Amino acid sequence: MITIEQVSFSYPDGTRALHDVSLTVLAGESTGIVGANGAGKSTLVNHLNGWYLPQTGKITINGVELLKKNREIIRKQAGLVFQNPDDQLFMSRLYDDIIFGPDNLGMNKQKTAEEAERILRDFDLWELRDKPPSRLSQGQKRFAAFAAVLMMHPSVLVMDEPTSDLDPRNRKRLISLVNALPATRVTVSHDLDFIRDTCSEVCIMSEGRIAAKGAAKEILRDRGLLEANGLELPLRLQE
Ligand SMILES: Nc1ncnc2c1ncn2[C@@H]1O[C@H](COP(=O)(O)OP(=O)(O)OP(=O)(O)O)[C@@H](O)[C@H]1O
Repeated sequence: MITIEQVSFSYPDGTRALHDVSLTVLAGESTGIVGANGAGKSTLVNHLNGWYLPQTGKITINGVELLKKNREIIRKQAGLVFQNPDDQLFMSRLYDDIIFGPDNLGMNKQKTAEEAERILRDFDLWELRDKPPSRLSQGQKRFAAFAAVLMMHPSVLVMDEPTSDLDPRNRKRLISLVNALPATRVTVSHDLDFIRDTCSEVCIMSEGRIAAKGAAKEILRDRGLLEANGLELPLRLQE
């Protein structure tokens, strides 16, 4: 379970990206965060694995408060798939990026190798395992970043724009994969059809604030509310 209570955040250049944001995501629930460019979505979710710490307010993940001293505990529970996969893949060989997390935690090498092979095959990346991540296509990088996070079995999975660069077949594959995960999920996306297919709750952000939150099936069919926040109905509801 995730609780965000009255969190505000400004960047060093003075940009106030979050104003008094409060949100609760119950265990096992999947929440989509939507909003126009610059609304503060990435800034908010980049807090959830301790990448940023709240400047005011409080965040807890499974009861552990997000404080500098708890960062490592939080990172074992909450996996963040960044908006830009290049922020996440840093080894010279894809396979080493995939096993980096479990190896770092001293997990059983044989088990890690078996799981790495299964996950890489799931994402059609097995044949590419010896390539440097920098030489993968954008869609392959996105799947690689996703695979690296799944290797850690996070109980909380945070995804920032997971469908960017994916072709329709891989987008569908991601929907099935995500829906089969037992994790509590928070997904940022401009792809409202993806949010509709994978989230039960939705929160709309606007100018660093929460503008609305509620059941996905209600929020995502409210044309007036979406348009007031720079969004459109999901494509499948536009016909
Ligand atoms: N490193 C940074 N330094 C200064 N300002 C930043 C930084 N990163 C983001 N911002 C600003 O913070 C605000 C929120 O940005 P954020 O990336 O969280 O928005 P977003 O909703 O994720 O947008 P998008 O949909 O375009 O990805 C914006 O005004 C942005 O210009």
